[in-house]
Amino acid sequence: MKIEIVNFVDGARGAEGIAVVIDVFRAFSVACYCFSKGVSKIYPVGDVDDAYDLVKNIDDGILIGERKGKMLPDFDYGNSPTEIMAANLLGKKVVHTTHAGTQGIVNAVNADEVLTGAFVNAKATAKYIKDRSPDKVTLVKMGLEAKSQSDEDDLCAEYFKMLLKNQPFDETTIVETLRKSPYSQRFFDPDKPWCPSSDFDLCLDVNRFSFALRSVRDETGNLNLEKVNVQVTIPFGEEEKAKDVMHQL
Ligand SMILES: O=C(O)[C@H](CS(=O)(=O)O)OP(=O)(O)O
Repeated sequence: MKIEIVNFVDGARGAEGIAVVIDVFRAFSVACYCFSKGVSKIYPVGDVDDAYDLVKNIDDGILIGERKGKMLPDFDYGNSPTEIMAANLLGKKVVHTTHAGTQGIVNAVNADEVLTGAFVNAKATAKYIKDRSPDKVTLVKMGLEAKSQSDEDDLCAEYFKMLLKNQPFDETTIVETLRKSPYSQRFFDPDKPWCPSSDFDLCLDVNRFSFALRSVRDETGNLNLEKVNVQVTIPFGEEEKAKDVMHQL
């Protein structure tokens, strides 16, 4: 399996094989939390006006997302897993637009298959990929505003690479490494209430979920994320403990 690591929207456009579009803070962590709260669909959208248009035509549709980290006007929720955890989303269909993450999904037009990438479901996503034995995997780091590198997406890409190559990676260092990163400081800044510290914790609850999120086109031609459950066994110290499925519901 050839693994290539690329960046931003241009990287997404050129991604081949199975593309994993990585956005830890916060788009694809949010997407996982939405499914864990029972949403039936997530439509990743690039353009804000397209999001406003799309939601009008969807029964039980809601808007989630941000620009510059802040919730957009008339949106139901910001791009915040903390908000998602407190919301009743059962059966809702989410139209999701973000500065970085969703731009990668909509632009990965040359890949055979497109998956989301985040720490919260990394092992499940890697297992899903390995089960398919693809010739090529492209890890697309969306970074900050899809314009510049960010430590959390770099580290997540490295983690995916190790998982895909069956090489060791010390997951216990992830949270403390990223706590010190300049890219995480917005979560500890009292002047940025739209980025609560609980978002940092929720986005770094490594391997909380045992499902992958795959981008597919529905009958109307719109891209949407589909949840694929994956049988993952997660080592805890010397024990092998299957993830508690109820944890995700
Ligand atoms: O909402 C977020 O945390 C980010 C903001 S930015 O693009 O990194 O400035 O959006 P996301 O698309 O989830 O990275």
